Amino acid sequence: MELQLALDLVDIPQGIALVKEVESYIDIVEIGTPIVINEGLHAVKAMKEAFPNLKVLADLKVMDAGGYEVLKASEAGADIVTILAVAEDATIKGAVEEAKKQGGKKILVDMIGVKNLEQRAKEIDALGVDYICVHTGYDLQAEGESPFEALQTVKKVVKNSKTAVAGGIKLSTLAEVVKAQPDLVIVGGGITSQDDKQAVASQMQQLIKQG
Ligand SMILES: O=C(CO)[C@H](O)[C@H](O)COP(=O)(O)O
Repeated sequence: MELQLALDLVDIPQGIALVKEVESYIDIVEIGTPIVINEGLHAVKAMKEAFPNLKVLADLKVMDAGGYEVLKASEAGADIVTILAVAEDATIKGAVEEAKKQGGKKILVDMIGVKNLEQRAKEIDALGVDYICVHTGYDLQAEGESPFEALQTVKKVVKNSKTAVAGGIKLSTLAEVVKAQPDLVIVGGGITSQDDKQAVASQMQQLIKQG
């Protein structure tokens, strides 16, 4: 099980400063969608240059032109690129093909907004993606939703891809997440909004390693 730090509401220097605090406790650093919108793929490049030993995920949430977007993110240094599960299968297949061409880049499919989770997870699992991620976005977190039940649903049907989970995960809820045995746990505010980020990230890493 791996831990991914999601950076969303920071700029590039703030992001780099934040990762410096917790880099020994995380496996992957995510350049979140708001950063990509604000700063472009330069943010991915800057993060990879600053932390060449960390994997960098570009949360592009690609919806079309899968191959092209994966090519551009790979050129910027991304190791993992996100595609939306609600995209056409052709888009997801294009992304997977390009990721392979780029020498072992990975595709994470984000299930955000999918209504028939079980059916779509089965279909996506057959497309050769690396990760299938259940995700409760900010707007549904604000309505009290969490991704824990969705993780169990997806875990039951996914046979090939790794599973990931994101959406409001905190130190206090991590044990419940770990019990469900995802391959990747994605945490944003649960670390970035804490006063002692290092202490929280360290405890999270411990729980994940024990799991
Ligand atoms: O992709 C995202 C929002 O669309 C976030 O990066 C993801 O939800 C993790 O952040 P948090 O733990 O704060 O919910």
